[in-house]
Amino acid sequence: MTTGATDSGTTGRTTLSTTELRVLDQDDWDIWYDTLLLSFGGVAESAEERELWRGLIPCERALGAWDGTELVGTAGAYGFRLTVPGGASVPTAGVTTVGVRSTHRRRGVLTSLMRRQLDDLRELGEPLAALTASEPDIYGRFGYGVATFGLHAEIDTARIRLSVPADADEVRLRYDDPLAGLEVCEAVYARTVPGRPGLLARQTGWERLGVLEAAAERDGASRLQCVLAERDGEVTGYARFRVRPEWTDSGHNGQVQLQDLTALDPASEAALWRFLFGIDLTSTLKVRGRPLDDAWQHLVSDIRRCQLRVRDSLYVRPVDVGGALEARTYQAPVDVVLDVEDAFCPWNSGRWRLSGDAKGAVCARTTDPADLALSVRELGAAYLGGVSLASLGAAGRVRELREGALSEAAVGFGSPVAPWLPHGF
Ligand SMILES: CC(=O)SCCNC(=O)CCNC(=O)[C@H](O)C(C)(C)COP(=O)(O)OP(=O)(O)OC[C@H]1O[C@@H](n2cnc3c(N)ncnc32)[C@H](O)[C@@H]1OP(=O)(O)O
Repeated sequence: MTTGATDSGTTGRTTLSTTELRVLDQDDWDIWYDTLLLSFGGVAESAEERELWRGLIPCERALGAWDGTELVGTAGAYGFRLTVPGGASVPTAGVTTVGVRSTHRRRGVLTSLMRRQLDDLRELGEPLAALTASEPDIYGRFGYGVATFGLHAEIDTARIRLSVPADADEVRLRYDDPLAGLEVCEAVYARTVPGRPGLLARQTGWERLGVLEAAAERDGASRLQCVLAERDGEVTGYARFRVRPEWTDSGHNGQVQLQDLTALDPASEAALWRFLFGIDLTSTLKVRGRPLDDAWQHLVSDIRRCQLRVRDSLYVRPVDVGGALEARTYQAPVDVVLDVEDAFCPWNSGRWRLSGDAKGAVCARTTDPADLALSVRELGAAYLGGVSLASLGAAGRVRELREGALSEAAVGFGSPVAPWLPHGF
């Protein structure tokens, strides 16, 4: 494939006309990976991380953009399964490793990679693509809408009291080595996956990559530490975190930095939070990328001192609108005709009748008049139930063409738990 025509002129931009896109050849892996690292600033990763990346993104799911003999752009896709409302685990391309050499930026290389990747995914029959963006402004033009958010907080644990349920005392906590204990933590995580839209059934190796990246000492903080929660001899949760000690003239002022926390029941969850709140010589707990409805918010005595912030997390793109809408269930019965606009993947454009409820859904082409008009980006944003179609309507991003259709669809598309992705990829 070659990208479009040349255009310099007043914009000062040139569209590269010589780029060729190829599925990655095994022999080109190292240069492909180096090109990717370079586009992210050129910081080298360990040999073990490099090997893990190689195993996680098979060559047939990786693309390279070549300018003559020079590799100038990269893009890959994990083969994830994503939990959607209703609990189904849907094949999803986890778009990743996107990078373009700075010498070739803003000439359409990314656009050509996205074009080819979405065509390939359609052919493969994966109904959804998803990604975490280095910058929020990049992917909307390709039909990705932000579907989950992460909650950040900086909790003043010196002043805030935590009330936990009585059975939290039945939970035993013990330290474990973060790498040696990976398998047991991953088994706990896997049990939570069907219960929350946005969670990924991860490929083997993924969990190690995440912990390896986090394991080293950093910015004056300790190495990663891991504490397991156990009830009746069974591991029911874990927390991974670092501690950054700090001493001032008036005493200690250390910080706990939470990496991740997963629990199978409220008592284990509360016991882990209580532990993190109470680590000696610390007075702040910093959490990042937690679910918007994270339980600890209901246990604290003073939510105002938690300095809550929200950040975009998972971007979702229906590759096949009909397949994607049929893959999830709906909180309340819906029967709506959606007029979908999809300039980048025109096979999705047009009217679709969606009829669904808590048991299942059918979504098919129709010539009936539309009830709602929206772009595929808004559909991606609303897909996991975390962004209300009604709020997109209030912003003018969804147009109601039949009175009552917007609130009907908004309720149906909702989710009782906030969709959440615990990590980037
Ligand atoms: C899922 C992931 O892997 S996220 C990681 C993305 N990669 C990075 O952030 C690494 C550093 N950045 C890069 O490698 C490159 O700048 C990329 C990949 C972001 C963009 O590649 P390019 O080849 O320059 O993009 P391309 O020329 O196709 O631009 C397409 C459009 O996106 C816009 N665009 C590209 N990058 C950005 C950006 N960072 N912010 C805002 N707009 C952008 C362009 O202006 C252009 O807009 P237009 O269609 O209105 O003219």
